[in-house]
Amino acid sequence: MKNILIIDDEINICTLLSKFLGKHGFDVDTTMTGNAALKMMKEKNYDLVLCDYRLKDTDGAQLLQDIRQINPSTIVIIITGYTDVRVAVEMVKNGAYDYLSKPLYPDEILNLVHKAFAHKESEQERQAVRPVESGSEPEVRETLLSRNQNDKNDKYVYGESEGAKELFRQIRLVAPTDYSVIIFGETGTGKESVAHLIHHHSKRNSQPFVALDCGSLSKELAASELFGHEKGAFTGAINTKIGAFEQAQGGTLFLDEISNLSYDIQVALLRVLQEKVIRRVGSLKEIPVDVRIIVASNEKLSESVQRGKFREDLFHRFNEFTIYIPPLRERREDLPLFTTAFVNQVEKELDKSCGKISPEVWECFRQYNWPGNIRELKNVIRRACLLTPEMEDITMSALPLEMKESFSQTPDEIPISGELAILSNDNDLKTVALQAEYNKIINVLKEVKYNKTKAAQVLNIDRKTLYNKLRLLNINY
Ligand SMILES: Nc1ncnc2c1ncn2[C@@H]1O[C@H](COP(=O)(O)OP(=O)(O)OP(=O)(O)O)[C@@H](O)[C@H]1O
Repeated sequence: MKNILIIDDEINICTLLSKFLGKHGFDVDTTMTGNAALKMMKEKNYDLVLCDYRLKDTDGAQLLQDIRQINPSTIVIIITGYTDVRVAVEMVKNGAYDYLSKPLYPDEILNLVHKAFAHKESEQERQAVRPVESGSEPEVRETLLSRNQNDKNDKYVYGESEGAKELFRQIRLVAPTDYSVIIFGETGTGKESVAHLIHHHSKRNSQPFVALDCGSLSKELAASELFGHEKGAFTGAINTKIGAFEQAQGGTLFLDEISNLSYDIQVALLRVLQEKVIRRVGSLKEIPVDVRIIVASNEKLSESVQRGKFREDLFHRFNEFTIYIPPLRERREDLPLFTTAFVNQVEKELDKSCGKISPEVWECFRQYNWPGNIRELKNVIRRACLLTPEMEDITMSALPLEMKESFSQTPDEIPISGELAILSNDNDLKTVALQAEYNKIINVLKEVKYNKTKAAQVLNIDRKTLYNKLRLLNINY
């Protein structure tokens, strides 16, 4: 049974999520503070942590760092309020698996939890530590190859904007060569997808494509992940491990968030690129490697060089060709194409027919800034299709709060956030009562144009009780 730890300073969120996930076969513990969570994690091994970004004694960013130190393999999903999405995107870059924005919906949570476990299993297959015996390497490569092919079930959407056309002109130009490539673009713009595409259109396409996220590698782990290690090379090296270079032998190695590599590792990497041989940690034996390198960064590497964060000689090694992927807000003409493709994808995934996108939602999409770019659009569509009944049009009510809020509003449409929107499908009596209370308060607030004194009068409670209930039910406006 998988273990989940929920960290949220709202007791009712802890209770209700714990019941909901418990019903779906998970072993769930809860806690309301970051300190208690860390203590629990030292005593018990959690497969997944669902963590509210804002806690009384710490914040999600610090907690993520601490969790990764205690157990780097624990999956972390961050829960954010609607104002924290940029922070959440930042945290995904720092190793959180994904984020959920409030209000939370049970099916969305369950979907993401299952997806996270499935993803971890496929990662484990890839990174399986195998003792090296003669003849075992082709087997490793084969596993990688099939995994990468499976990963590409999602269709790549090319786009029609000028930016998209230029991007594909460049991909077509560089793919058949053996040049190293730097891909530069904001988070979620599709850097890894472009790297896949380059590999797919190269002469190495029958060999492995291996992706390594340097952003989430600690200094200690980086050398072993890149170059592998010998059994006994350091405490915890129980078996020999084949690193990313050897895994990618003959194919393409994609190094994401390259500017995060420490200076020492940059030096080692430069040597490997010059000499085309690697040495596993703890071994003196040189192993020849033939690998095409594609690196990605969401900051300009030339600027990292100027700031002294990235070695200039290594930058020039990589900089045989640079591709820039424009952010979604600079290629809004592509929104319809992406949206339609993602709706089709989700229809297949959920085996459900979605209705049309309402004109208001289209307008909202056009106005929105898309800080998480294509990844964010894909998540928004996933969530909207999940929340909207079969064949019904997708309306503003299915969009996350931060999007609704950023969309031009009339004074009557002050957004209200509150997690209890999740609970409508729970039959538990207490939950039903809480949900009814929540709905009543929201309706009265709307009727009295969000005047709390009037709302308290209509509800026949004093203002203090109303404030307590707003806090308890996490209704913010
Ligand atoms: N052109 C595209 N067509 C279809 N899906 C895309 C496209 N570009 C990106 N995606 C999807 O968007 C999500 C994010 O893409 P990807 O991981 O390639 O972005 P990234 O820039 O590498 O992200 P990060 O900066 O976080 O590393 C993925 O689910 C990917 O499948």
